[in-house]
Amino acid sequence: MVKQTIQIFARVKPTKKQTAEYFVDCEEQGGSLEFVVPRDLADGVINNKRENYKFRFQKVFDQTANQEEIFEAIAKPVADNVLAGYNGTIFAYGQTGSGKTFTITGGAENYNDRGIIPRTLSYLYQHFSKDSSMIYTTHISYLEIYNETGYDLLNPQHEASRLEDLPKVTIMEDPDQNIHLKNLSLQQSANEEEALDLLFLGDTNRMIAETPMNQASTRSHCIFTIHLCSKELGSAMVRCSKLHLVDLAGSERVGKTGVGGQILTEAKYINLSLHYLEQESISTCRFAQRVALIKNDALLNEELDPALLIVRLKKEIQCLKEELALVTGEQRSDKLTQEEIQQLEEQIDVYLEDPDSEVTLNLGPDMRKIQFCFSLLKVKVREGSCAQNGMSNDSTPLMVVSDGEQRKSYAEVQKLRDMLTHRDNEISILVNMLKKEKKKVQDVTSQLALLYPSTNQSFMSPTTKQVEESAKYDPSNDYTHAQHLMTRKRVLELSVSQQEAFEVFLRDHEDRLSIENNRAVLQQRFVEAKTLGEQVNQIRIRVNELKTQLKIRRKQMVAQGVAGNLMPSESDSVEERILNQIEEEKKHYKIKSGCLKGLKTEIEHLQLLHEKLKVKLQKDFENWWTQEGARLKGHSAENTGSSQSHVSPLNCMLTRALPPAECSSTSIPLTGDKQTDDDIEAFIRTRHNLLHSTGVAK
Ligand SMILES: Nc1ncnc2c1ncn2[C@@H]1O[C@H](COP(=O)(O)OP(=O)(O)OP(=O)(O)O)[C@@H](O)[C@H]1O
Repeated sequence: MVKQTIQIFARVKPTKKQTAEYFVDCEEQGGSLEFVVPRDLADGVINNKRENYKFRFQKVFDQTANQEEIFEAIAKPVADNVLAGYNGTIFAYGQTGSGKTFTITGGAENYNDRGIIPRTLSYLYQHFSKDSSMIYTTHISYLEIYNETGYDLLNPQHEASRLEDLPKVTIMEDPDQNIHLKNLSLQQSANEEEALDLLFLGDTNRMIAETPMNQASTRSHCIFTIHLCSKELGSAMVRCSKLHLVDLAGSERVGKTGVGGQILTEAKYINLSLHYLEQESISTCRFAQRVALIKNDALLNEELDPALLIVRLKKEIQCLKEELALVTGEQRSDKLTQEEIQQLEEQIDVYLEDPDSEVTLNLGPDMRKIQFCFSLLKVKVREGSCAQNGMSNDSTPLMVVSDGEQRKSYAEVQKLRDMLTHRDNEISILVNMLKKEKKKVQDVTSQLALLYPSTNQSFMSPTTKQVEESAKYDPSNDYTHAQHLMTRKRVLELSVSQQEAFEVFLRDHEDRLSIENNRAVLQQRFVEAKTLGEQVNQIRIRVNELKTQLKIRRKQMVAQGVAGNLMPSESDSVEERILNQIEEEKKHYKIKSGCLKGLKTEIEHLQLLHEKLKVKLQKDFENWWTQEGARLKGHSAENTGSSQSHVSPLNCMLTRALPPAECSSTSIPLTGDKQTDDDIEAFIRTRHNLLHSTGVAK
C-alpha cells in the first residue's frame, strides 16, 4: 500500500479582458500563484484586509498552456498508474466558466482542443495495441449527478429528452465508505473509436436533457469512468482498475458561498465583476490547498481470474464431496474411466520404481481408486513371487531373473527412457524450426500482397520491376521503414524463377477467381465504409454546430431574462427547433454508426477469408513446386548424356503453362535483352529435349 497526497495543479484561463492582478511563479519543485488585491479605500486606512494571497501548487499553467501540455503533465502519469492496476481520479474544480469542461472534455471546434478524456482514451488504446503480452478489456460509464440524484448518460434503452427521462442511478455508501453505484450501465468499448462514440453520445444526452432552468452543465457533476481489466497471457491473475475523469459543477454550487439561482446565472452570462472574480479565484485556490492535505492509500487491484477461481473452487468442492463420502460410507458406484485407470497404473509404476522407501501413494479419498490400486498391487506381488519361483500363475515357465540382472535391466530401461526424452526434445526443437520456416514463407506472401495491392493479380510474387519499385519506398507510408526493408530483403531472396513460376501457377489456379472476387468485394466494402465514415463525421460536425447554436441561444435567453424582457418559464421555439434537430441528427448518427460497425465486421470476415485463401494458395504452390522439381529430376535422369540435361524450374513451369503450339522456336520472338533471350532459348531447348525424351514429339 502506498500513501500519497492528492496532487493539485492550477490553470489560468486565457482571456483578453482585464483580469485580477496575479503572478505565476514556476520553480523547479512546483509553482505558485499569487493574487494582489488592492486595499479597499472605502474600508478606511486601517483595515485587516490582506493585499497578497500566495498559493503553492504542483505546477501552475499560465494562459498560454495548451491541452497537450495539460495532458502530459496531469493525465499521463495517472493513466500509467491505471495501466499498472491502480485506480485514478482527475477532477476539475473552479468557478462557472473557468474552463473545467474545456480541460476535461475539450472544445469541439478544433482537434488540438481535445481535452483530457479523448487524449487519455487515445493513449490507453495505443498502449493496448503495442502490448501483445496482455489481454485488455475496457468498459465505459458516464454518470451525471444533479441535485444529489445520479443519472446514467449512456443507457441505450432511454432516449433523453429531459433529465428526468434518463435512468436514475442510486448512489450508496457501505460501512467502509466505499461508494457503490446501482443501475449505472457499463458499455464495452473495443477500440478508441467506440469509446469516443460513447463520450459523444453521453455529452449529447447531457446537452439535450439540459434546460435553461436547470443549466445542468453548470450545476451538475459529471463522472466519465474508464474501467480497465488486464491479464497477462496464460496468467491466473487479473488487474482491474478505474480511471474517473470528473467535471465538477461550478464551485459556486459546491463551495460555502451559497451563491446560486439568479446570482449564479448572472455570474455566468453577465460581465463578471473583477471583485467577484478575485474572491471566487481565491476561494478556489484555498479549496485546492485543503485538498492537497488529503492522503490516499494506493492499492493494487489484483485478484484471481474469476473463471479460474470457479474452476479451482469446483475442484475443491469435488474433493470435499469425495472426502465426505469416504467418511460417511456413501461411496461412488460408477466405474472408473479408462483414463483414470491409465493414470492409476502410471502412478503405481512410479511408486514402485521409486527407490525411496518413505514415498507414499496419494490416491485421494475416492474408495474406488484405493480398491483398484490394491488389486493391481496384489496382481504385481503375485507376478513377482511366481517369477521368483520360476513359474507364472498360469503355469507358464518364466525366466528366472537374478537381482543383479534385474538391476541391470532397470538401468537399461532408464537409459532408453532418457534417450527417448532426449529424442523428444530434439523433435520438438526441429518441429519449432520447421514451423518458423513455414511462417516466414507465409509472411513473404502476405507482405507481397500488401506491397502490391493495386495489381490485378493480387497474390502474385513480384516481378523484378515491382521489386525495384518497392525500393522507392516512401517512409511516410503506414509501414515502418524497418518492416519495409525486411520485406524487401525477403522478396529479393526469392529466386526470380520461383517468382515467375508463382505467376504462372496462379494463372491456372482453381481459387484465382474466388480470390479476385473476394478482393473486389473487399475493395467495394472499403469504399462503402469510407463513405459511411464520412457521413458519420458530417453528422458529428452538424451536432456540434447545433450544440454551439444551443449554447448561444441559451445565453441570449438568459441575458434577456436578466434584463427583464422574458419570464424564466417561457418556452423558446428556437431552442425547441434546435433540440429537435439534435434529436433527429442523433437518430441518424445511431443508424449510420450501426451500419458502419456491421460493415466493419463484414470487412474483418472477408479479410479472414482472404488470408485463408492466401495460405492455401501458398501451400498448393509449395507442393506443386516440389512435384515439378521431382518430375524434372526424373526427366533429366532419363535424358543422360544430353548437354541440356539441367533445366531450371522457370523453364519447367513455362512448359506446363504454355500450349505446345505457342512454344515452337519460330513463334517466340527474342527481346534483345541478353539475359531474357538466354532464358527463352534455354526453355525452348529444354522443352524440345523433354518432348523427345517422353515421346510426345514423335
Ligand atoms: N484554456 C482555454 N482556452 C480556450 N478557451 C477556453 C479555455 N478554457 C475555457 N475556455 C472557453 O471558455 C468557455 C467556458 O469554459 P467551460 O465551459 O469549460 O467552463 P466550465 O468551468 O466548465 O463552466 P461550467 O461550470 O458552467 O460548466 C468555453 O467557451 C470554453 O471553450
